[in-house]
Amino acid sequence: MSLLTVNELTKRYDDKLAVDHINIQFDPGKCVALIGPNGAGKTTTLRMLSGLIKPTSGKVSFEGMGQHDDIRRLIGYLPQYPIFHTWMTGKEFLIYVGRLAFLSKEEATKRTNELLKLVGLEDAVNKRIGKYSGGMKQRLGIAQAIIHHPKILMLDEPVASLDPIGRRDVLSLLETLKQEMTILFSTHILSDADEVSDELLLLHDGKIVESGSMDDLRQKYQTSEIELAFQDDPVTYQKTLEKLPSIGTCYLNKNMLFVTAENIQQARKEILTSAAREDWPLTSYSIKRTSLEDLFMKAVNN
Ligand SMILES: Nc1ncnc2c1ncn2[C@@H]1O[C@H](COP(=O)(O)OP(=O)(O)OP(=O)(O)O)[C@@H](O)[C@H]1O
Repeated sequence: MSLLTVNELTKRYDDKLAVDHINIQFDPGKCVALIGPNGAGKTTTLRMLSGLIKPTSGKVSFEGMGQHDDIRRLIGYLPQYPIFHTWMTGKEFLIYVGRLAFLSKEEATKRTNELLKLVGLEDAVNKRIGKYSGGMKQRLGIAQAIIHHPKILMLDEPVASLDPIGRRDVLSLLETLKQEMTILFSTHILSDADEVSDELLLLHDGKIVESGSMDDLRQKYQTSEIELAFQDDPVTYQKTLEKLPSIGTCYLNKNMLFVTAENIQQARKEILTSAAREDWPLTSYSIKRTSLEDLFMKAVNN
């Protein structure tokens, strides 16, 4: 049974179809990345899933929840631009949020201490939030989002505005949290999604154009090319390469030869065997794989 099921979810703003009949199932314990360029519909999707805005049509159902139950107790949400009371300390802020989530004073204090440790802010408990770095604020934001032990944590572009250190800290924190809860986060940075997520949902113009693990996507869209440079004229070797059984195409570009093949390992073997046997004056040999960005473009244009 899926933890969360989304059926034909749609949001229209006047004449703009921001989210267009999407269907998703989230299994417990997964970390899912919602990927898409600006305006793809990521924020709108997350806001509908977390109950912050109403869909135009379609349905979001949570395992074991009735139609009139308040789903917000199952969800922790970190918006793209979280707002903090910057004059509070991290500890004061979390206790305040805990009280808003109906925890008793003792529970809120206990949970705050646990969370400050979990998100690595124990040394900054008494520092005002206004003095926190971007990465510290984001980690505090994650702590406030999970103060009530939600089953699903949803984060909107959690690392987009961070410097490399802040980004690293937040991605490592997500790695830790995914042991305990289901995570859905949006991003337009494919390498971040690749790093921490188990599954990807590719959103484009409000539609899910592809889904699966990064390995699934690589298998489906990634192609490899072997790039060869020679001391002398590469055309001399092109004919031999074209005759090798596993080579698909072989073309010349900027005085280098580019070879495509379905089975790149076999092609490599055949090329290097010919090169050794015929003593080719090879100056470089490398395998180039489709970048993550190209992979996304291929999926979108599929
Ligand atoms: N309140 C609104 N009123 C009208 N149009 C909106 C509203 N919110 C979003 N949109 C439009 O809906 C589309 C999807 O927006 P959304 O913010 O969900 O995309 P996104 O993928 O989160 O983009 P970004 O990465 O830029 O935040 C965009 O074309 C946006 O202009």
